[in-house]
Amino acid sequence: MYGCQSHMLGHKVKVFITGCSHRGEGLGRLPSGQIIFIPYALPGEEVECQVTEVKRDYARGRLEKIVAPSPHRIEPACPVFYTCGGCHLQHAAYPLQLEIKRRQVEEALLRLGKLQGYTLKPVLGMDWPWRYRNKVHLHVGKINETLRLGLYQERSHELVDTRDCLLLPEDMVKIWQILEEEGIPHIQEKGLYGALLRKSFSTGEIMVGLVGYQDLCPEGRLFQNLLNYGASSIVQILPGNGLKVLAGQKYLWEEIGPCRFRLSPTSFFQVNPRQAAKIYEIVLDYASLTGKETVIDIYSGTGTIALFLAPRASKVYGLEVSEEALADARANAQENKAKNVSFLWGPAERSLPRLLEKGTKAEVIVLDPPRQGCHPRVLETVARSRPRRLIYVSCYPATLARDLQYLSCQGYWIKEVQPVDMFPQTHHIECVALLLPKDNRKSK
Ligand SMILES: C[S@@+](CC[C@H](N)C(=O)[O-])C[C@H]1O[C@@H](n2cnc3c(N)ncnc32)[C@H](O)[C@@H]1O
Repeated sequence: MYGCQSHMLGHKVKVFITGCSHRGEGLGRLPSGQIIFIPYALPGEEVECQVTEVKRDYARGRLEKIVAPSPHRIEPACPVFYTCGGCHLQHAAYPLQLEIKRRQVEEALLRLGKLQGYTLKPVLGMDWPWRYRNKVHLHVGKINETLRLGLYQERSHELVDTRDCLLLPEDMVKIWQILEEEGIPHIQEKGLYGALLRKSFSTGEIMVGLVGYQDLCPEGRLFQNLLNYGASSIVQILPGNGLKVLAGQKYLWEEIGPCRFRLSPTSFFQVNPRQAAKIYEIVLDYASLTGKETVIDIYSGTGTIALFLAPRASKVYGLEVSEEALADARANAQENKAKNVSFLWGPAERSLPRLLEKGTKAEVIVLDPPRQGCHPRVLETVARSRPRRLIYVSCYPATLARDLQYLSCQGYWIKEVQPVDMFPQTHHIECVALLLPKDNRKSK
């Protein structure tokens, strides 16, 4: 449509930024009309960039100069923001980040799902959008020939030259620093090649998972210092998911709302527990339970949503494929004295049809799939079973749009979408959507 623009490669051009891509890059047009993505440019800005890549449908540029800055541009708080790649939006004031994410959801639903006519609520942000993560993977690598333990740059196996991350609580950063200072001999002698830190925000406990093949002995300065500086437990994670407790407990406990959840070192748990609490409250509100309903929580993980809904439902089923998450979910049901919840193992595309064939009828179904969205058989089976309320929790607007479009063709209308900022400073966004049967539309 725009002809071959490869002659633009290497050229400097002025571009007016009209929006943002789903990866948080500024989006504008070359003089030919072709779309160009420019990382770190903001909507409303005029910038000068060098064209670094030209494809048939789009080009990419490197920001060289901001000719007219956005009034919402700010100095990034993190000194390694431009090299790390873990955050994408620190240069935008937080209200602009929320607006960028709202538009991202709106565009995905319109462009990929052809969906309109629903209520899109403003993004629910955080009062203080920093140091919110409860989990981090640290990797062994070299910076300037020195062995280090740290974070990978985005989509690379190169380490970022930093000993802090503004998304991690300070006590987790302290543990990371001790691990780096004292752990290097273990890396060299014992083949340690990474660490996983996990924190419970309600108890303040931190679990240190050391990843390595050879036996690590829980003695010496490293272990003492980790325990002195706040690690509540140390486990060794053996490749293949084997686990050995070296000090303290094998699990952490996290409280969200009235529920307590057991966290295994490696099973899925939302990384921002403060915002997760908001998501679960929204799901509870959308479910509009009276105590008589049967609920199916598909992709139930450690059972968080199922257990949040259980006190207001007659019966709740959770469907989950990870055995570790399932074991946590069952322990969580016991811990929360939820006798009306059953967790079933298996891929949902098989366990859901099986459950419904046995005559189970659910008035409310919750879907919380991984990034790739729901399996087609799950969507078909859900639509055929005609729940009165369908709640879709999504961490990826593109697959949300695809799946909502399918459900909308199967007789559901999207009443409302509530985006929640689970990942401030990054381009990621979580959404909760409420769908109702179209035949009930007039009465709602
Ligand atoms: C986004 S997490 C949601 C977890 C949970 N609802 C929560 O809020 O913590 C998605 C979950 O789906 C599970 N999963 C992935 N594929 C699955 C499948 N085919 N069938 C059932 N569960 C699956 C993963 O193991 C993971 O626990």
